[in-house]
Amino acid sequence: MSINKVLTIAGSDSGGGAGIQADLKTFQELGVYGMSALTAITAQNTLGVQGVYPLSLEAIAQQLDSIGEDLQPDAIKTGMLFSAEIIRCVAQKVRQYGWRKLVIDPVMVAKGGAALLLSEAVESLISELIPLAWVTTPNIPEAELLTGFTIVSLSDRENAARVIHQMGSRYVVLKGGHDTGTTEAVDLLYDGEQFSYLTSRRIDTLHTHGTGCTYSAALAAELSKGRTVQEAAATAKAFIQAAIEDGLELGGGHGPTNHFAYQNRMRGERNGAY
Ligand SMILES: Nc1ncnc2c1ncn2[C@@H]1O[C@H](COP(=O)(O)OP(=O)(O)O)[C@@H](O)[C@H]1O
Ligand SMILES: Cc1ncc(COP(=O)(O)OP(=O)(O)O)c(N)n1
Repeated sequence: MSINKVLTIAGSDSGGGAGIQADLKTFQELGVYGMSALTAITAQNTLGVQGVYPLSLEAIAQQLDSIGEDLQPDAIKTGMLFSAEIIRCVAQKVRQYGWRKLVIDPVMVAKGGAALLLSEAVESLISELIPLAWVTTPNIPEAELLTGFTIVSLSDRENAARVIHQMGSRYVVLKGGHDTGTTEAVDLLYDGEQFSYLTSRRIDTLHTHGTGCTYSAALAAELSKGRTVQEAAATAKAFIQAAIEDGLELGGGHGPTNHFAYQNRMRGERNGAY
């Protein structure tokens, strides 16, 4: 049996809604073989982030070597990278192993406000990793930090996507989850020439913890199957829409999304048994 393999290089969320836990659940649901290289451990739940413990560069490099020397991934995604040193280490391994289908989710701040990337590391993201990206998937605040723009209008978003493309990312998906006050959640996809828009009904809910991780994991899973970026972005959008709409309502704060929902719907079991 042949199966597509996807690697997540990201942090652990003990609460299971974001980070590698969200990534691996998404990979499984989309029928690909998931692998992980941990960059940091967070003590985290729906109320926030209580602790951040980055791993040593040696531990991170060794995990990447273990995978690179045996289980070549068909696509890779990065999530929480925390420091400039970790970004440099990951970029060096991406180059060493010739990993091309690289999705960069430039995770910076958790929804509760905790820093998941040191502010001085943003420059390394721009100079070391984004030039290696197949797709970069910032949310609006991340795009503002990467570009230095204030993003208000759609044309601000288009300009920011152009700048991130010029940094070296072949494609840019600028996600619209943070564009509150609208009835739609609009993601913008830029391929260096044209803009396209993926639009869905905005769901009024507190339970959006891990949406960005889940979205970028679904994108990487679909790219590993040989889908185009446009096709992969459409599936990722449908996956996250279902996951938010059929929320699990766990915890006392920003709860996780429902990683079962997309496949439940495919089987015609909307809101069915988990
Ligand atoms: N309330 C919502 N309703 C519908 N879609 C949403 C909502 N919030 C986020 N999304 C979608 O979830 C994905 C992640 O977006 P976003 O929340 O901007 O990322 P992040 O989690 O990195 O902050 C995007 O596809 C976005 O359109
Ligand atoms: C370990 C870890 N990685 C990433 C995030 C951020 O996840 P994201 O999908 O951006 O969702 P929010 O946390 O912003 O809801 C995280 N929290 N933890």
